[in-house]
Amino acid sequence: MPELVFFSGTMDCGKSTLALQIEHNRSARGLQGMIFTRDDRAGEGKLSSRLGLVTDAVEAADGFDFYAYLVDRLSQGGRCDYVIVDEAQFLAPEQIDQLARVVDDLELDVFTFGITTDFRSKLFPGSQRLVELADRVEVLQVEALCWCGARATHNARTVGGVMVVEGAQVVVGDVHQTGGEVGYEVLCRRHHRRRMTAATARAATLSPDVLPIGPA
Ligand SMILES: Nc1ncnc2c1ncn2[C@@H]1O[C@H](COP(=O)(O)OP(=O)(O)O)[C@@H](O)[C@H]1O
Ligand SMILES: Cc1cn([C@H]2C[C@H](O)[C@@H](COP(=O)(O)O)O2)c(=O)[nH]c1=O
Repeated sequence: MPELVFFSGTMDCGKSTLALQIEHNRSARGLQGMIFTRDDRAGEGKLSSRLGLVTDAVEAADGFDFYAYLVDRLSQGGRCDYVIVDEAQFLAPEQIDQLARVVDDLELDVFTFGITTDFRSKLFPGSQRLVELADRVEVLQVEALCWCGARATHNARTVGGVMVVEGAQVVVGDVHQTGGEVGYEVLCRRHHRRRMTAATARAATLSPDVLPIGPA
């Protein structure tokens, strides 16, 4: 039975790498997939992994209709054996419904990849719809780690290393940013709640305020 699968996790846990591996293994066996993405850091129409691999993809912008696109392709004699969708958190809920219809009516496997929650630990609308509709939600096995060594479960947005909690839900960016730019850092829940990033934890350790105060 074809399936709608949501591979989810924090930023930087290997989702795009897995998408490229699934594509590689299937195309090596003669299957032909369609790859879609939305707002990848590498630019429009790209699916990229931090391991350096990148492939072309169809950009699924606002209003893009997955079901209509695939019906059109197939009815013109084009081939499609499976579908890969990266950065699925950025899709509208209606687009996730279209992907479910691709599975049910066109009988194609659809593999989606994305982060579940945003920098305020709220569900992205696309991810919420995937959790509601997917046949399977798979949490990636490679653990991204918080600076404290615990499993990272949350995404923090940072400016100059300091966690921010105000701003637009969507701001394309990367982890390990230096300087004053907007960046991201993955944290465990405890440190996300305390807004404690690697930089602020380091600063707190160095601060004289936290040194033990004893008799002179
Ligand atoms: N230089 C490196 N050597 C080995 N693994 C790396 C290196 N750089 C990144 N990675 C791996 O790639 C993962 C990020 O992969 P990527 O597919 O870009 O993540 P995601 O799509 O989930 O944001 C990291 O968690 C790490 O495991
Ligand atoms: C937490 C969070 C992330 N984003 C953006 C930042 C990146 O461009 C992508 C995630 O990509 P990755 O391949 O999983 O690293 O999402 C955002 O726009 N808003 C957020 O709150």
